Amino acid sequence: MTTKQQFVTLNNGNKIPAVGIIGTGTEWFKKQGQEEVISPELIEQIKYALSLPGIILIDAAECYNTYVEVGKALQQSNKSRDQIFISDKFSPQANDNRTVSESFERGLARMGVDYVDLYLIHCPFINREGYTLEDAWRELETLYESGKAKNIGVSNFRVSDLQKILESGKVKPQVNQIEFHPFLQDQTPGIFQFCQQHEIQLEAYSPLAPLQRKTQELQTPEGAPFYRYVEQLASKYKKSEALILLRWVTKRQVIPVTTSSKPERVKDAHENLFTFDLTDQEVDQITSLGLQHKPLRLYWNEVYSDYDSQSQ
Ligand SMILES: NC(=O)C1=CN([C@@H]2O[C@H](COP(=O)(O)OP(=O)(O)OC[C@H]3O[C@@H](n4cnc5c(N)ncnc54)[C@H](OP(=O)(O)O)[C@@H]3O)[C@@H](O)[C@H]2O)C=CC1
Repeated sequence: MTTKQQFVTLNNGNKIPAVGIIGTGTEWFKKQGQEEVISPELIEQIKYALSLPGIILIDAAECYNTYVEVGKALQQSNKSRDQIFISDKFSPQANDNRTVSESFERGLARMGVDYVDLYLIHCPFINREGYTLEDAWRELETLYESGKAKNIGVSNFRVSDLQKILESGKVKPQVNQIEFHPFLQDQTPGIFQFCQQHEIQLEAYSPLAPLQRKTQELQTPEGAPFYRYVEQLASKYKKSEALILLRWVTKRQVIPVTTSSKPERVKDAHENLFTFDLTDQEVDQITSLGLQHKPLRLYWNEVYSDYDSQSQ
């Protein structure tokens, strides 16, 4: 069977794969200082993803400390660079005070590449005296203009953060990567609608959060109808529950960024996501059953949990 790969067109006309199958954070994340403790499992997993046909999106970040694994996998893979979509992120909270361009160049060197396909500011919280979000964005624009970052964007940005750079910047962000799944449909107030209105492509990290918490949530009165419905759709389409959730994300016009330590799950997300479709009514039903569940926020709780009551 041939893979049915799909792409999304960004606001600058460039294309991006409609699903990212190999995130190198979360379960692969290493603490600062452990960068040199190499994970052979992650190298194998990235190599496996790169052995699949089509263009493979790898999601990396400065603070994951996994550049070395990405670099080794790229080195050992036969896939040509134009068949690999590398996304990287500048971490404004890293306590080493690197400038955007120092972080960017370090990432390139560690991964052994001379450009990235997408470069993001990981979060809007910059803890540096006299250095603003607008300053950081200007540096990303310079990378974009130089061609070393083919697309630029942000992550975990609120509407107010985006407004700042829309007002001051020359280049509109191509992407905002946020936590998005049926149990967290607006990471911060109004962000979903704002990005869609301004043609800023949303990427969803933790798209499988409801599955990650299934054991705990399945028995709850608000969780049970949701999980039963997803199981019913999985059985109707003969697909995994994960694919039902990822397909829901794509039907909301968002690009899911997933990961797994199991090769068969990476392959499933890559090869089978677009071999079936959910009806509009099924998409709406997942949306509405998800909204009946209390907000589930896996990341950035310390800064965003105050928004929980507006996130669903
Ligand atoms: N910008 C940001 O602030 C953030 C960005 N990210 C990025 O997003 C990526 C993905 O985030 P993550 O939360 O891991 O994404 P997911 O929601 O896709 O969760 C992945 C988890 O789901 C499990 N899983 C994968 N496939 C299946 C399946 N078919 N059935 C059941 N369980 C499955 C995996 O377990 P198993 O290994 O057992 O398959 C893994 O533990 C990160 O690696 C990172 O690159 C993540 C968090 C924050």
